[in-house]
This record gives sequence, structure tokens and C-alpha cells, in this order.
Amino acid sequence: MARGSDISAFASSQLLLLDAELQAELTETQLLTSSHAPAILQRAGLALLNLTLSSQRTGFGGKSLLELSLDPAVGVGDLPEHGLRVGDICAVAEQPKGAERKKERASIEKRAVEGVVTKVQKQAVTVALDKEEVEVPNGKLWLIKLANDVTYKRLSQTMSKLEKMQPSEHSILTQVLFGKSSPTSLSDAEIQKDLEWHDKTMNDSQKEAVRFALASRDVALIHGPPGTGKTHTLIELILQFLDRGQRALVCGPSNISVDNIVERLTSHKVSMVRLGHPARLLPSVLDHSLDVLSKTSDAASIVTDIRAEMDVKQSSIRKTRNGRERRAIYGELKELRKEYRQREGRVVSDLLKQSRVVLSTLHGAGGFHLRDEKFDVVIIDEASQALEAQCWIPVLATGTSKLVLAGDHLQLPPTIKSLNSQASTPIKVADGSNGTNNDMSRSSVDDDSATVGQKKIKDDDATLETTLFDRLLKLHGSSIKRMLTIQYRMHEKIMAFPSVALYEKKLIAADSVKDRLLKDLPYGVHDTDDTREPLVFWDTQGGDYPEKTEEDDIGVKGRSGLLAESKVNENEAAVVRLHVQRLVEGGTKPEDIAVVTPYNGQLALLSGLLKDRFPGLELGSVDGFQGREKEAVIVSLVRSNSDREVGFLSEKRRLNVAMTRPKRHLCVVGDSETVGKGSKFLRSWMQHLEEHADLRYPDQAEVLEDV
Ligand SMILES: Nc1ncnc2c1ncn2[C@@H]1O[C@H](COP(=O)(O)OP(=O)(O)OP(=O)(O)O)[C@@H](O)[C@H]1O
Repeated sequence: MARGSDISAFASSQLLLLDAELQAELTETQLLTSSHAPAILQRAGLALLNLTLSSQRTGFGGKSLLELSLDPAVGVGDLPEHGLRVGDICAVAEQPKGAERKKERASIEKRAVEGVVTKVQKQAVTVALDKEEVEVPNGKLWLIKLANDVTYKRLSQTMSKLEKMQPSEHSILTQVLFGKSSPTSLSDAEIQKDLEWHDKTMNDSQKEAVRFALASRDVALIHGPPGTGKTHTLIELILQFLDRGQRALVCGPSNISVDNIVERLTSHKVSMVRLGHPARLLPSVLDHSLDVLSKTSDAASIVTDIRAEMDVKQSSIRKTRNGRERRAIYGELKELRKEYRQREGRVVSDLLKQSRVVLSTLHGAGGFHLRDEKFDVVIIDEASQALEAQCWIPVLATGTSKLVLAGDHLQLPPTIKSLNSQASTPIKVADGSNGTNNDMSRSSVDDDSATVGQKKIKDDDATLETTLFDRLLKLHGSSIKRMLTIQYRMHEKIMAFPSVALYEKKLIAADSVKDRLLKDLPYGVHDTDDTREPLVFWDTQGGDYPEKTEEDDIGVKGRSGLLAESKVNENEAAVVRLHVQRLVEGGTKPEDIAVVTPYNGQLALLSGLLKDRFPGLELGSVDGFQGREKEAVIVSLVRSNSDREVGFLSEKRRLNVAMTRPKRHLCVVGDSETVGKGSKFLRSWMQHLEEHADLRYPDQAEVLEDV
């Protein structure tokens, strides 16, 4: 049977995995919302209480926007701390009284309206409603975060499309992506004849990567280790495509990854448009937003008039005296909305047609805007942070014949919630102190069995964690990629270990960074034992630095959930404090220092210890710090126990991220005795630190002084 092709089989298995992932997310959210009082949900960042509707108006696409602020009966001013973010799916409902029984609460929630958070301000949150002409509940309201099934719906639609395709419908690109054809390329002569660099500072490995991607007829990978100018290279590549009269769709898994490219393209005066809701875009890229452009162009003025009319009609609903009047207004609104959509649609499609570069998230590429658009190439940045199914969204939506993926498969892959059955160690989700759940949310792979990337990929072990980038490397080998080798971030001594252990000794520190130290910072840092050292290791082995397991604050232990257990190490945190203090006393500004740790429990502990004392200091989880850099980075490893348990420290991609964030100073704090027994990789890292770092053994009395 034609549908039984292995491409279909692959898509079917992705569908199953995606469904498991959705179920994991739904279960997690449902478990929490059904079993806890609203106040606890607010503390956990899942709800926002005591709200009132402060305004209702019409937004892009004719959607109703509800602005919710604090109920004046409860207080005025800023909203309390909450975990709601732009893009979150949520419900707006009448707020249940604390003691309301579950059944009553369920009926209130039935009357809830659902939508997407489009704006988060200090005093208000705006929600765009999913359905038109719904009645907004009365009285005191609350906002509840819902599991985001929109993402999964689009992913499964995409995979279903792939599943249903007949082999005859598979494009050459699809065949190459599944190894049914080999990648092919134009000859060097065809590419090089008119190649002139826009950026004269491009290094040889970057030039080679651009040449390679231009020459490819189907798929090319650009492997960009930390700080090697991956985005820099993509900008040159986009300009080269434009020089050749080609049209590009540029995507990334997150809004920030896309905005980063828009920002850098701006100075090149490229005709481009950024898709996506403006509330989710960086202010600096709004001038290129399709939404903003479609409102400011000449043709847009009539659309704006219709919108104003709709807003007037919408607010007149409140003044109606009976259902008949209300129905009449809803009827008129429906007509207006139709006209609005048609006119807006025309303005938008004209703008799109004129753009040579279109930029959107991978998810956004599946929207109706790109339905009839054709592109010569689809470029995906941060491809190793995207699920494979996500990468198929722009590929199938546009029917492109060429794909360029840029990423680093040796840094962390996308976060997966349903790994419980796939991980080699049990899953524990963190205490969510920073609103993200990092501990164990990615699988801990067998460290010593790596073949491709750091993950052993057996033919039959399809997991969501295997990205398209990983899979293509396995399928076609390294001839399908070009690696960028000059890094512009780290001091040579900081770069040495990741280069040898992960990047085949190929990394080279650019002259401008290879011997930069904290003491050379341009604002006058003293020359001290710490500021002249690029690599420091505080080894706590043999001391009294026990790790502890922290229980969550709603008393449920050992459960995989938002507030479940995490690890902390109090005495190690005190060593971190001592080191931060020394750096600051040496003249390093706290805003040039970051403290990162893999465990959210430790992060919460460190925040309490350091935030007020060193304003400006940045604290983060390792996972949350991917893609970032700082002058000085202190890594707190936490694990210290007699069983030599290292948990998810054994994931070398996580450690790679941690150790490649700093520019001038890396300080590692940990117990070499525990950590060094964790895996071959950890053992060699500990050995490297012992041989090459400035070794320190903390004096307990000094460390614990005034903690
Ligand atoms: N050829 C070059 N010459 C000089 N500086 C460069 C060059 N290429 C990149 N850089 C600098 O290196 C830094 C990193 O570049 P960029 O942000 O493009 O890297 P990236 O690989 O996308 O980053 P990340 O490691 O976060 O993924 C930037 O400051 C950039 O200006």
C-alpha cells in the first residue's frame, strides 16, 4: 500500500509521540487546576485572581480584545506577581469563592471564554478571544492558564499531511530528507562566479558555509558552535539569496530567534515582512510587522475606519435593553467583521507579495497568510531547538524545494514533557521558581554511548527529542553540514574543554577574544587573583557540602508536576556568594556576572542569597541561559552525595551550554568526587579543571561567614 511508505510510518510515529506530549501537558495542567484553590494556582503562576474587565475592543483579524485589571473592590495598582506570558492560552471565568465545591467550580468554568494573552502590562493583561460574539462573564473574574493545544494541533495537522501523502507526491526535498535521494549541489563554478561578500569581515569557515548553502539544491546544514556567528552567517546568506533574485522564508522556533534576524537585516534595507502578533514581537522590529504595516499603509485607512465602527457597535451592546436589540447588533457586527476581513486580507496579501524576505516562527508559517506564497528557500535558525514536526510546517506549507538549517546539535534540544517513558533516568520537574520547569524536563541520555550528536540514535528509537538536524546528520553524515570554527565569545582557556570534548578540537578563539580578562574590562577593574583568571574551579570535595532534596511548597513530593521536588546545596551556594563578592570587590559590575545552575531549587536558594545583595546580578537556569552570554559566569553544579548520583548533570549538552556562556571568566563550583564519577565526559571535565583551572578549596568558616 502506497500509504504504508516509511515516510508515512515516520509521520504516524510522530503523531503518536505528539499525542503523548499533549496528554502529558494536559494532565499536568488539569491535575494542578482541579486539585488546588485559586490562590495556590496564582502562586504557582497558573492563574491571576480578582480581575475586572477594564475595556473591550477589536484587534487584528477582527478579534475581541479584553483588557483585565485588578478589581477596584480588592485594590488598585499593579497586578500581583504572576506567571502569565504573551502567547499563553487561557480562560477568563467568574472567580470561584475559595470554599466553592469542585462541582460548582466546574460549572463556572464551563461559562468561561477562551483566548490568548496578547499583552502583559504592570496593571493589566489583554486577552484576544478565540470565538466571536461571546458573552464575557460578569463580576469578579479570574484568568486561568490552559494547556496549549494550539501548537499540537498544527503539528499534528502537519504530520497528518505528511502521513497521507502518496510517494508520488513527495518532493525531491522530502525524498532527500528521508534518504530516498542523496543531497545534490551546483558546481563551485556556478556558485562562485558572481560571489561578492556584503560583510567583508566574514571568516573562512563562514564563507564556506554560505557557499555550501548557496550551492545546495535541496538541504544544507550550518553547524554553529557557541559564539561562532551563526546568525551573522545567516544574514550574509539571506543577502546572497536576494542578490540571486531568490525569495526566502526565514523561520525560528521562538519569536526571539526570528526577531534577532529581523533586527540584523534592518540595516541592509531589505524588503521584508515579519508575520506574527505584534504583542509578541520585539519593539525594535515592529516597523516590519505585517500587522503594523497593514495598518499604516495607504490602503489600510479604510480598514481602520471599519474597525472604529466595530468598536462603537461593540460598546453599544452594553446599553441594549433586550435580546432583540442585542441580536440586531451582533448581526451588524458580523457583517462588518466580514467586510473588515476581506479588506484587511487584500492589504495583507499585497504587502506579502511585495516582500522578498518573509520571517515568522515555525508555527506561524502554518497560518493562512502563507497559503499561496512561494519561496525559493526556507531557512530555519536554531533548528536544533525545534521539534522535527515544527520544521515540517514551513516545508509543507510552502512546498519549498530547498531547506537550510542552522543550529548546534551539541547544545540542548527542545524541552519535552512526555519523556517519562523515554528517559533513562526518572523525570522530576522543578519547583518552577522562575516560571520554567527545567529539572529533568529533558532526558538524560547515556553519556558514554554517543554517536551522532551526543545522543545514541537507534533506527527504531524515534523520540520527539531527536531533531531534524540530528536525524539528517545521522542519515547523510557530516558531508551535509559545514561547521563554523572561529568563536568570538570565550577566552581561549574557557573554550579549550568544549572544543576538545565536543567539537573535534576545531574551535579557534578569535584574536579579539582569546586573551580577554575581567581586569581588561573598559571600566576600570582591579587586577586581582580572580579578575586575572579566566578559569576557576572551587572544588568542594571532602568538605561538608551535602545536597538536599527540596519539597515543593504545596506539599506534594515525588510527583512529576509544576511544583515537584528539586535539588539544593546550601553550602555550595555560600561558595558562590563568596566568589560573586570577590569579583564585585575586584571591580566587576554585578550586571556583567551571571550565576547559572541546572536545578531550579538551587536557583531559588541563590536568588534569595544574592539578589538583594548584588543588584543587577543575573541568575538563571542553565536551560534558560542557552543563547545568552556574560563577561563572567559562575556555574553551581549542586550534586554532592555519597552515592555518586549526578542525575541530569550527565547530559553533556546541558554542561556544554553552562560552560560556554562566559566571555572572560568561568567559575565552576562543585564536588569533583561526586561529579567526576557521573560519566566519562564528567570525569574528563573534572580532570581538565584540575589540570588547567585555578583550583580553590573553600575554607568552610570563611564561606559560611555572614550567610
Ligand atoms: N566574521 C566575524 N568577524 C568578527 N566578529 C564576528 C564575526 N562573526 C560573528 N562575529 C561576532 O560574534 C558574535 C556572535 O555572533 P552571532 O550572534 O551571529 O553568533 P551566534 O552563533 O548566532 O550566537 P550563539 O552562540 O548565541 O548561537 C557577535 O558579537 C558577532 O558580531
